[in-house]
Amino acid sequence: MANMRPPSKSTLLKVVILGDGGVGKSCLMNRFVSNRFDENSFHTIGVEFMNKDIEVDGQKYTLQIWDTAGQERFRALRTPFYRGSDICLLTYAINDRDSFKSLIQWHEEFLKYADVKSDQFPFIVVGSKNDIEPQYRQVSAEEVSSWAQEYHISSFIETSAKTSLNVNEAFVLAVRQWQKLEKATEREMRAHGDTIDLTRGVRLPNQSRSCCSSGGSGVNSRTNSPAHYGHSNDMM
Ligand SMILES: Nc1nc2c(ncn2[C@@H]2O[C@H](COP(=O)(O)OP(=O)(O)OP(=O)(O)O)[C@@H](O)[C@H]2O)c(=O)[nH]1
Repeated sequence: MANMRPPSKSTLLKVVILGDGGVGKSCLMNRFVSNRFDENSFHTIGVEFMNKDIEVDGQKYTLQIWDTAGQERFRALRTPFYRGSDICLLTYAINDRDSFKSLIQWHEEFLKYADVKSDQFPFIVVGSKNDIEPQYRQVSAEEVSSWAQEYHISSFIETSAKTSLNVNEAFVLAVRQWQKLEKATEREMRAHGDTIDLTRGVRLPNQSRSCCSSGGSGVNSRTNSPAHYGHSNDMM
């Protein structure tokens, strides 16, 4: 379990960014990882990922960020990558009402292909392009907050990859949301007596000697899927 690790060890979290084509997913990832912004960013084909090390509340994390293609024609190319995710950013652009309406489909698509339960998974709603002039805004923060509440999503933030506003904060918020759910899962396991204390000997029936064994690593703690690794970029 992540918070039982020694503080010096980094926890790998797979973060998937979803949302309609053009809402700014690639720009969000590139601003966060490389502190760059591209006015002429091209559509993503399939998926791309980048790693970034961050520290949240004294704990080190390697975020493996998966930027997916939002265009419908790439659906079959992106959905196989949802499994094993730890966090999902549902992204819309505040000047594009249709992209907000699409969040329902993105939420459903993720739940289906990642095979996770809605109320037990850290979703973050991200409203991108917060730098646009107020007259071009098509979605109010209040409206999104109530939509998120309806879908039991407690984290919502508006960002701008162009100005950097709230970009780091969005990923920190995501990690905190993950921590919260992880702690709840841990408490539940304790309550059900599912935790094995590996520091103590385990006496099995018909066994006169006690023995210990330790679990393997390199798997996703939430879904037990294999972890993937990519190149690292720590320019923040
Ligand atoms: N004003 C403004 N424009 C942005 C921002 N983020 C992205 N854009 C612009 O929006 C366009 C699309 O950005 P992308 O990051 O490629 O969008 P995407 O969601 O990755 O698109 P797909 O790869 O097709 O799914 C580009 O022209 C960006 O320059 C932002 O924060 N503010």
